[in-house]
Amino acid sequence: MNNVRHEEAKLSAAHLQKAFSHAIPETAVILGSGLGDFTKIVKVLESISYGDIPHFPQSSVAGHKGKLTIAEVADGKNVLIMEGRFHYYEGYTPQEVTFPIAVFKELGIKQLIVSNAAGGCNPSFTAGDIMIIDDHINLTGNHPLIGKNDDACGPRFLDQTAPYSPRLIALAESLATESGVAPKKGTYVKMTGPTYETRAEIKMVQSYGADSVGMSTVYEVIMANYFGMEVLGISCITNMATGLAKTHHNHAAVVDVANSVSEKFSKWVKNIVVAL
Ligand SMILES: O=P(O)(O)O[C@H]1O[C@H](CO)[C@@H](O)[C@H]1O
Ligand code: HPA
Repeated sequence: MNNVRHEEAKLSAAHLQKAFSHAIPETAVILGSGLGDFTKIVKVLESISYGDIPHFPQSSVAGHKGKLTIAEVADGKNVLIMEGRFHYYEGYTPQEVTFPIAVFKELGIKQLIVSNAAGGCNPSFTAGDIMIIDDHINLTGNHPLIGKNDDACGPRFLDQTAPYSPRLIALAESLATESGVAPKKGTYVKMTGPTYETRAEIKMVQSYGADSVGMSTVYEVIMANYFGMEVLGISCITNMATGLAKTHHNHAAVVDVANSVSEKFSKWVKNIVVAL
């Protein structure tokens, strides 16, 4: 089996190009759990439900709305927003999780901003912090590029020296203060979920150098790298990770904290998109 569902991605992209009345922007944003309020500070122009896009998976997680939206961030500057993502633990294969990225490639997306809710493993972090992802660890034992490689899509052996664009990181940092954020920077580790981690697992990933931990993002980033997109990654630290947290975890609390940082996160992301 091919690692990229290229023909289906082309069909989905062709459908979207016809269904949207606005031109598809060159920048896309994926909103993580509880970060959906980004659409409140931009001018939403039009949306299409995932259910109406051929071959698209469906969101099943609370805090993930399940639609693709074009919105205006400034005069003449639009952005494509994925309101909700797909996770490996939902039962999707890594190829299904990253199918939207293959569609983005067909739509001509050049820059991808990915966001997530994550646990903080770095003891200097606190819940409510925002972290620029500058590297990642894929601890899932699976990979979206497994399968027969189509050299026309991307290389068989993809370099991962800088999965997150140094240019976009510098841009995000330069706009932080005026946007009201003081971002940390660090390494995100992707576990499969759906369980939150044990204390021992967090000790292990800390020893690997993880600063934040979650159940998403990395497959999307690998696929975007494969297609040559520039990637910016942002974690909202919604809780300290297991063993560092004083309380037990639950998804409603994750979404609540993400909602509470959503305003400053959104302002920052908007400023970044405008500056691109
Ligand atoms: O990574 P996002 O989609 O933001 O969601 C995070 O929040 C959920 C757990 O509360 C998991 O899905 C985890 O990955
Ligand atoms: N672990 C994994 N995923 C998460 C967490 C966490 O502590 N918080 C939000 N998403």
